[in-house]
Amino acid sequence: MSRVPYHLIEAGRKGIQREREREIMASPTTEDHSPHIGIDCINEETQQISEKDIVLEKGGEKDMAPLPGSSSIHRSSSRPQLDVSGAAIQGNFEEKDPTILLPNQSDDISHLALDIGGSLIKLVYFSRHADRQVDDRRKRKVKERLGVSNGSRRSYPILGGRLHFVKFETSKLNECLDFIYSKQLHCGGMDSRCWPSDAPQSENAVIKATGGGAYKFADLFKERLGVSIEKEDEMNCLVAGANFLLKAIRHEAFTHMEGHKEFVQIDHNDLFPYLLVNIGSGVSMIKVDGDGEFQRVSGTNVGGGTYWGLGKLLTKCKSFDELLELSQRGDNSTIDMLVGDIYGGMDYSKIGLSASTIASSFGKAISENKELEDYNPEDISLSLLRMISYNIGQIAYLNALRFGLKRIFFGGFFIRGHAYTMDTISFAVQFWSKGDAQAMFLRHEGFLGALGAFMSYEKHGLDDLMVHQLVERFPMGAPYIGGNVHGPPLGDLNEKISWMEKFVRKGTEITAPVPMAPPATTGLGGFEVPSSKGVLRPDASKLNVGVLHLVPSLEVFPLLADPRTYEPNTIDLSDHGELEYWFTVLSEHLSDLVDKAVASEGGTDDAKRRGDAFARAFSAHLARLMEEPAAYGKLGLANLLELREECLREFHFFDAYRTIKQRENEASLAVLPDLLLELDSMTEDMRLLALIEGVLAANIFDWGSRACVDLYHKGTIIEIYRMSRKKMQRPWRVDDFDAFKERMLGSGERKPQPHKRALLFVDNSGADIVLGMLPLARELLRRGTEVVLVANSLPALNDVTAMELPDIVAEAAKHCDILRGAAEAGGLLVDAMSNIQDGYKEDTPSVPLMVVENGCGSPCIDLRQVSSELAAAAKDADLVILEGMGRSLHTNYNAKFKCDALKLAMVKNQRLAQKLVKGNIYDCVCRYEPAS
Ligand SMILES: CC(C)(COP(=O)(O)O)[C@@H](O)C(=O)NCCC(=O)O
Ligand SMILES: [Mn+2]
Repeated sequence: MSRVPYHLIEAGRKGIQREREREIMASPTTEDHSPHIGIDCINEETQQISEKDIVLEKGGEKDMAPLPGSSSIHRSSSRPQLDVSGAAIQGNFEEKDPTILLPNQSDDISHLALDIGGSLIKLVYFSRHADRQVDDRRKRKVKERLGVSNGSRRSYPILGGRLHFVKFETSKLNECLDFIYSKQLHCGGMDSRCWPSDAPQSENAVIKATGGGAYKFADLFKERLGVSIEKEDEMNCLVAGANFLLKAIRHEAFTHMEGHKEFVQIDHNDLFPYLLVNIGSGVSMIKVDGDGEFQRVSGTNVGGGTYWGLGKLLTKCKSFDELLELSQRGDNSTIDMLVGDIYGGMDYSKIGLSASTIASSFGKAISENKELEDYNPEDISLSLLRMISYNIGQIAYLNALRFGLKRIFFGGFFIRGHAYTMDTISFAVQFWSKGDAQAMFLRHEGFLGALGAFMSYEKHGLDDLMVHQLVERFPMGAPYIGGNVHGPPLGDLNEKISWMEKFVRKGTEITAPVPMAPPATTGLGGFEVPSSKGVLRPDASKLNVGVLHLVPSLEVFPLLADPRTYEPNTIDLSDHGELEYWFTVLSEHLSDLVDKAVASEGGTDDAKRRGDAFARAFSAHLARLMEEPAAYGKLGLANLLELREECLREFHFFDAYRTIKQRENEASLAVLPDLLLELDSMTEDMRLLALIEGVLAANIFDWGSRACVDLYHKGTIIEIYRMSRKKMQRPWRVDDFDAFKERMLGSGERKPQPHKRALLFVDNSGADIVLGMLPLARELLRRGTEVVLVANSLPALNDVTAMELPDIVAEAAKHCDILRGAAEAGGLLVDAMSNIQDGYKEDTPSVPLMVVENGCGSPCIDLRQVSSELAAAAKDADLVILEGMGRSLHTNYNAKFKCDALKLAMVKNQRLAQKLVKGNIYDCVCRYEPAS
């Protein structure tokens, strides 16, 4: 059973009572008498393939919530509860809010909030998975030495876990109840309105909910799930949800103009005031001045419900999405009266109206002798969509003007990520404000209310979460059809594989990459045709959001010169050519990777099945991103590479390159003693050069590079290493070695102070770490610099991990007293370290060699989200060395640090070499930048 660290809950329960009852000022406008205040009551019948099938797939009665009448649910036995037996404080008792290990805790603790609208039910739920953190000797030592505390954790616990976003049609409420029941989500909500406690569930179990359905269906929830609905005010929730998203999610808000999506970096200190426009069936416009400070200033009864209602009557469409789909093929000029119709085809340029501007929506119908049947449903739908979107955009702008607001955020499920709707609204805002105000959209557009309801649970600490503590992931196990990912992830491995196989059996192909439609331009005054045609997907109500992983221990790397302007990715994949290239590279790698992954799991039938499912799921995501690069937020190369690793883990391939790594480690360790002897025979100057050459040469062992993998067939590891070293002539393509040498060794009489502490971000296993980075570390140690090896927390390709490093260091230390002394001082070697070959024992304590994990499992690194260990180690560091293509070229090539920084890599890709350094494959980069 895995051990689950758990943080004191008690402190959290005793917080100050949160002020939640807020005044909503009624708008003085007549529109406000509308009962439709931004609530989803679009009576649509969209197909919710995902959720429906998840529940049905499971089939068995155990997953179904009891029907009315079948009184009690087996609440006490199957409910996840905290098992506090054997609980013990982990680590230092003096520490504030120490971690508590619950060795017998196995179940997830879940938490749920709902927004029950007229057409859709939105669920936000939290799951805290058993945190498989190992508290090994290395970690304990690092904690001791570096004083790693609870980082930025507050005085009450923020639990690590995941936030999931799911929606159901309100008409399928039973499926929603079954879903809640099958996941036991209702059992997390306890009677104290607080974060789930360890108290046994009472009859007063409560789920927070907002929206009209919270009133309408309260009895049904009580009857079917035995829980009470605690109603939360809808406006409160919308604002709380929007504020949380805008503060905590990095790429939440974006602009959408003429088919072009651009993420907007929101300065948290400059967020307020803004106008929040929530478009449900009706529309609410809320002026937001701060957390809990808002006023509903206006609204309109012409909203999503109007589009759907009128659309249904006029076109006989069966669902909202079908109506939206129709609009894609429409031409509204057949039914709208345009300026040109009135002015004989001319612009009315004096007042800035082009001939194509809509003068009167549906106006043509009055002068034509046509019946409803004579119009194309497509044209009607488009005309309606434009009428309503423009109108909302215009009213929103007028309200922004009224209150002097520059920023307008649009949310609500009316938008559905539909490009044309967003373009139309943006156009209206831009047109009327003459470019002064900007329309922005939210990725979690439909979940504002549900999130707000979730936030209203007291003291779970989530409202204080910061951007760097949230990691968004797009689970590869999500059911997908035709290459499109639908709905929430499937937790169970077998379920995931079945999904994949089911669609393969049905002959459903993974979609081939679809090039994006080139953005069309807009004439003055209006679009001729939808500029974003072709972007609408069959399932327009798709979820464009992933699961939010809450990792409270993540921190911003303290040595970044300016975290606000830091951008990890060097290559911008919003350039379509670039995306296409990397898409092809990753696709071509896939079969080889699957072979490795399957072999790493013994090549069994089960492994083959998983390998196949992995390949299909990953390809589907790639295809999706090709079609819509910003679908998962801002996309950089690092995200693509990480996606691949996450996808492997999703299908339980935890270390595909394990055997390769072991083999290369052994081969390299065997030649290490000779290398060390050779280095020790050199002068200081020569040795430093040889060491840097060694790092660059050994970086050739990269199983993520196609060219390199081809090379490995041509010789043994050591032969390739020697060949690579021989080719190391200076000047390298980027060559700051002389500047680095001067900082290290000085010039003439001047002998500089050694660095106090160096952080070495290491890359690959085998020669790279053993013959490259360890000898460099040894040199730094010899010169009196403390060395911290920073390695991956989880495997990625053939990268060495923090878990593997102590053994490698121990092996190397058998041949080297500097390494041995330092490793002992850093707590890396167990006292009983055996087999010391030269019998050397130093009396004076050495400078320490330590290992910390970086907090990620990718070949690249985003320094805005690193482990607390690494953040602590960085405090006294004055030198950062980043090694390898992933960490120093794909990411961080342009990163600026507060301390000296050295970036070392061999460029193992021709295109990158050309693009980044105007060079060729196998060129080397040695970029040194003194503290800025
Ligand atoms: C995945 C990698 C970043 C790993 O490189 P490393 O950091 O190990 O030097 C690199 O191998 C890569 O960019 N590969 C894809 C390109 C190719 O096959 O050429
Ligand atoms: Mn690597």
